[in-house]
Amino acid sequence: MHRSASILKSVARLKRLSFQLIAMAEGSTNTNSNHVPKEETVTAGIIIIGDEILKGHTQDTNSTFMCKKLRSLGVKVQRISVLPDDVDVIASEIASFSSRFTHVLTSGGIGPTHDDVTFEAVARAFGESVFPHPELVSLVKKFFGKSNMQCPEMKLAHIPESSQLNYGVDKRTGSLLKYPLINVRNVYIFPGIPLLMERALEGLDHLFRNERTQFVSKEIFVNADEASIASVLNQVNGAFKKHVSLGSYPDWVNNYYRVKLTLDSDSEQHLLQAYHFLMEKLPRDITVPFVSNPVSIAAQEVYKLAQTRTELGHKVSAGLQTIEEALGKFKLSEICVGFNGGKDCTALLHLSCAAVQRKYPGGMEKLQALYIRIVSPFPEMEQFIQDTAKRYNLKIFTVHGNIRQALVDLKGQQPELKAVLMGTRRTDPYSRTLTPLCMTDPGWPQYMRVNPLLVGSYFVKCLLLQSLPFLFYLFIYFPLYTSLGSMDNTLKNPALRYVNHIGLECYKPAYLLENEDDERTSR
Ligand SMILES: Cc1cc2nc3c(=O)[nH]c(=O)nc-3n(C[C@H](O)[C@H](O)[C@H](O)COP(=O)(O)OP(=O)(O)OC[C@H]3O[C@@H](n4cnc5c(N)ncnc54)[C@H](O)[C@@H]3O)c2cc1C
Ligand SMILES: NC(=O)C1=CN([C@@H]2O[C@H](COP(=O)(O)OP(=O)(O)OC[C@H]3O[C@@H](n4cnc5c(N)ncnc54)[C@H](O)[C@@H]3O)[C@@H](O)[C@H]2O)C=CC1
Ligand SMILES: [Co+2]
Ligand SMILES: [K+]
Ligand SMILES: [Mg+2]
Repeated sequence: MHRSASILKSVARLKRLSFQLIAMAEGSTNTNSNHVPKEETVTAGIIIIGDEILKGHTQDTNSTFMCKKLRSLGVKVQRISVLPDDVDVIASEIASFSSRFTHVLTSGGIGPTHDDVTFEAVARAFGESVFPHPELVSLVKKFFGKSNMQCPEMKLAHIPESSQLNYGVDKRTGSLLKYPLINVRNVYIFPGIPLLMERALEGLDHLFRNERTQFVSKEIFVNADEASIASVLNQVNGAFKKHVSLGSYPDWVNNYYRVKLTLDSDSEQHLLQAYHFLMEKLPRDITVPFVSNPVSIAAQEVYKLAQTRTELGHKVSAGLQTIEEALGKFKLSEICVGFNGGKDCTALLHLSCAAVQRKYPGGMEKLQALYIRIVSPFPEMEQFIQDTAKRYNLKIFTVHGNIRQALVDLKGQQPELKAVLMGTRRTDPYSRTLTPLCMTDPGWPQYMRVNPLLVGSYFVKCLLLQSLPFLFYLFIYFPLYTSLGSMDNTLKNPALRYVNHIGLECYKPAYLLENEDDERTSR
């Protein structure tokens, strides 16, 4: 069969698979009891305070965090307001928000300097004054060692008269947080420092949790212009807007899809109805399989793929068996994934993550990775390695220099390591005689090399990559490179060049390379 035809066929299969998986419930889903009539909706308004945000010096990340968190708690955020450090402006917005929304969350302006005026503004909004709260006075004494009531630190202890103090729980340790979150009526006054704000909101999420509402979402990715699907979207919106909100978000730099459609509801039943209606109306061949957070469902997805009676299924299954064999022979602390950010080892990482999730459920065990840092790596590639390490919660060992010397150093630094999972393929240089599990060659530091992808041909990994859509980050920066070396020896691959629908020069994702022989033409 012709390669691209077979890829398309398998993509269609994957599509069907992924759509069952895309249904990302934000929280558990209760089909019957979770539909709340509008008047019972629990709402929130967010007030972001700080000159630095209006000047563009600081990017507001706090409202994004708050919105996500509140939504997961069943709270509907209806407004975000960004204000300067001005007492009157803040006071009037607080008074207005407080009467319109169930909860008001403010961020910033509670530090010791002249521009921190939030407590004063909240007091003014409710016709109160600030006073030195004894409990906070003693906390300030304890933390800063200052008891002079005029010292800057003591400003933190001056809060509105009707303030309440809420001590959250540190979710990582289970102990109470040392500094309280202050609220006045329905206004919760958070610090601006993202770390402090996030910790306080996480630790006090019970203050906001609305058990009656669970929001559910679905995403659909489309490879077509927005305009060409506008009439379909109108129909869906017309039929379902009462219960389901439909969004359409074009992305001009993504090489993989052009529009992300979102469906959101507080009723899973309505969400599914709208979803099926939409899928029926959309032309079949324009939707793209895409999962936003593939890591959390790696095991489920990969093992499902392994069970399909396709060439891809058989190869994934064989790869998993090799990984499982290694996991049987070695402790997790003795194994690492050789990871240089390339597509092969990223596909391998995903398979390994699936096998580890399966063998060690609960997500407490960290998968280890080895990154041998060559001379002049691509900065974007290093960024990708960091992002991936975070995404997969990896413990990464970085060693420098040429591979053989780096492995010698590794022996000294991490004596417990015994095996390295590698993304090597049969067609790689010097790899024709490799077996799935084989020791390094004589003269090399002794490690068990585990090669789960030997069996895979190029297109197998391409398909795996298609089930790893976040990798398109990689393809956005490296669409041109199908084979990665350092900046000095890797060039654009002309076989992938094209001019896109708005006239920009683009490079197709590497997985679309038609001819496997072209793979190394860029080196
Ligand atoms: C752990 C290990 C053991 C090796 N043992 C031998 C040996 O016994 N005999 C021998 O001749 N050669 C050995 N090599 C070298 C290997 O055969 C390749 O020459 C080298 O990996 C580059 O291969 P490639 O050009 O095909 O690149 P790739 O296709 O990028 O490399 C194949 C796989 O090697 C791993 N890898 C490659 N580069 C890195 C890196 N910078 N950091 C972390 N992992 C990386 C990845 O898992 C990757 O998928 C070893 C390499 C490694 C990483
Ligand atoms: N230990 C604790 O829990 C608490 C400590 N404090 C103290 O208060 C001071 C900080 O008070 P803040 O109200 O945080 O002061 P602030 O308003 O001056 O903000 C502090 C920092 O957070 C950034 N920031 C503000 N809003 C942001 C947003 N929306 N998104 C991303 N970043 C944002 C700012 O740019 C600034 O760098 C510190 O001195 C701290 O020690 C205050 C309250 C609690
Ligand atoms: Co053919
Ligand atoms: K400040
Ligand atoms: Mg400030």
